[in-house]
Amino acid sequence: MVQLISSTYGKANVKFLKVKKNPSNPTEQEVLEANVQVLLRGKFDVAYTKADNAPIVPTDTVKNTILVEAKTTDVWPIERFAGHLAKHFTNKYNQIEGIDIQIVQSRWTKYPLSNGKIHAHSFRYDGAETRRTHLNYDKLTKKLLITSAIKDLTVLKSTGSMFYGYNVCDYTTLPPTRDRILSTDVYASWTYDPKFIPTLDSIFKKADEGLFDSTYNAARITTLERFALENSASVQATMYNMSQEILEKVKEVDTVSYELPNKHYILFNLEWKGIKGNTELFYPSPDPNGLIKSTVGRGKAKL
Ligand SMILES: O=c1[nH]c(=O)c2[nH]c(=O)[nH]c2[nH]1
Repeated sequence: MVQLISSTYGKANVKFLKVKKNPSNPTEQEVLEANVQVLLRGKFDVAYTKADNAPIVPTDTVKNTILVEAKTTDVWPIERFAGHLAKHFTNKYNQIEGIDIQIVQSRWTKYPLSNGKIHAHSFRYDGAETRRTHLNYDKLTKKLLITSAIKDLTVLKSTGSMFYGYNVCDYTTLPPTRDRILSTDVYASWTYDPKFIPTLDSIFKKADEGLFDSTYNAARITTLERFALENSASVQATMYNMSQEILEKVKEVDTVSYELPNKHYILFNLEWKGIKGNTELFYPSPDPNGLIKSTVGRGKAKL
């Protein structure tokens, strides 16, 4: 005797690029390139256990829906579009009881020409860095959780980073340092407190008020500025400080998480060549890398 314990299905890697034209100046444009994943859950057990496809909304229909809705509704910011898709799928189909949506947005950035003016419809691909959102909604309990993120924001500082005072034992070879290179691919994510976004409709209101864009900007600027300005005691201490600053800046954020690989750059030993005290020439050591993760939330008020 076996039983289906859990299931979910949908379409992944549904990609589109949408152009937004300024109505009073149609060559002034914005673009949004997205990769969308929509996974459905609900009354689908018979499809797995009885080979009965009757309840299945085909994943092809899921793909068509994402594309049609991307054309016919506002996709800025991605949190609004995730909310719109969640509402569409859970309202239209009785058998759908919950939905999990992830949207990854590429960075296309307008750039200045030699006259100093930003061009109206030319964009530079800003590398691997992405803006993301992850929405999970349960129709039965009405539970809604939105987590947004920045991923693969690669940074390096050539001084202003230390690491000393750590546990030393008979397995330790690492020398302590008060000046090292620090480099990482930032994956920062933040959950919104459901108190401020309790329903799918409240997403649209918060999007209109600019909450999702301003939080994304606050998280990105805080990450970049803390990274630059702080004489880092460790990756751990710096990521905690970044998290704390984001929580202080945005009351609607409940928790902030970072996942930071420590991408080591190691000094070449050139003493064999008679060059002593090299502090300028490093080699990147792709593996192994440190990997440091944390989640920071708001402390409970003392009674
Ligand atoms: O910032 C750091 N944190 C560590 O935990 C660690 N471990 C290590 O070898 N180097 C570093 N650097």
